[in-house]
Amino acid sequence: MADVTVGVVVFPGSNCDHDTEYAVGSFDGIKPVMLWHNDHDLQGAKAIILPGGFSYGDYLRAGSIARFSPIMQEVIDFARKGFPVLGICNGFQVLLESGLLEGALSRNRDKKFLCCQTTLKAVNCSTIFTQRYQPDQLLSIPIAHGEGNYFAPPEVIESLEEHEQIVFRYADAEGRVTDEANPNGSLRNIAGIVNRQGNVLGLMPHPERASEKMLGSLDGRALFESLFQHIAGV
Ligand SMILES: NC(=O)CC[C@H](N)C(=O)O
Repeated sequence: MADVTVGVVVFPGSNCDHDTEYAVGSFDGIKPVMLWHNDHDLQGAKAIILPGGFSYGDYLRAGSIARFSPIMQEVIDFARKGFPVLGICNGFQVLLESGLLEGALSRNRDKKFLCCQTTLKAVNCSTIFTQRYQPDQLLSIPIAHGEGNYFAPPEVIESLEEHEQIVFRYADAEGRVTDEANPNGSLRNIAGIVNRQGNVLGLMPHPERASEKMLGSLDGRALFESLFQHIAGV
C-alpha cells in the first residue's frame, strides 16, 4: 500500500519544520512532504501540520503575516472541508490568526521567552489527535515560546469548556491544574485547543521534540499516532 502523505508547511522563519518532518517520517506508512508557503498545492496530503518557528520574524504579532501566505488559502479550505490540521507553537499562532481557532496568544505573563519541559494533562482524549492517550494522562513535553499566553473573552472560554475543546492543560507532577504549573499565564492553564468540528488542533508545546527516547520523552508520539491512525489506519 502506498504511503499516506502528510504536509508540513514551511514559512520564512519556520525552524521546527525539519524536526516535524523527521518525527512524521518515523512512522511506518506515513510520508512527510514539505509545502512551501508561496505554493498553492497541498500535494495530496491527508493532513497538514503548521510547524513551530518565527514565521516572518514574529513581526507585528506571531503568526499574523504567515496567515496571509498563499498556501494558507488552501489550508483554510482544507480545514473547512473537515480535513485534519495540526498547529504546533507558531503553527497554533497561525491557526488563531487565520480564524480556524478562537482566541489569541499574547506575550508570556513574565514577558520572557520560555524554553523548558512542561507537564501537560490530556483532558480530552476523544479527539482524532488524542485518541491514543488515556484520559487525564500526564505528559512531559517541552515549550519554547515568547507568545504563548492564551486569551479569549469569557464567553469563548465558557464555550470551549462546554464543548470540551480544551484538549491540553498545563499541570503539576500530580496532575493538579494550578497557577504554579502555568508557565505563561494562559487562561485556565490552556496549552491546546481543538475547533468545534474536531479537525483542527493547536497547541503551544512541541510533541515533535518529545518523540524519541534520546530527547528524554516519548510522550508526544501518541499525538502523531492518533492522527495517523485517523488518516491511514496505521
Ligand atoms: N517555537 C516556536 O514556535 C516559537 C513560537 C513563537 N514564535 C513565539 O516565540 O512565541
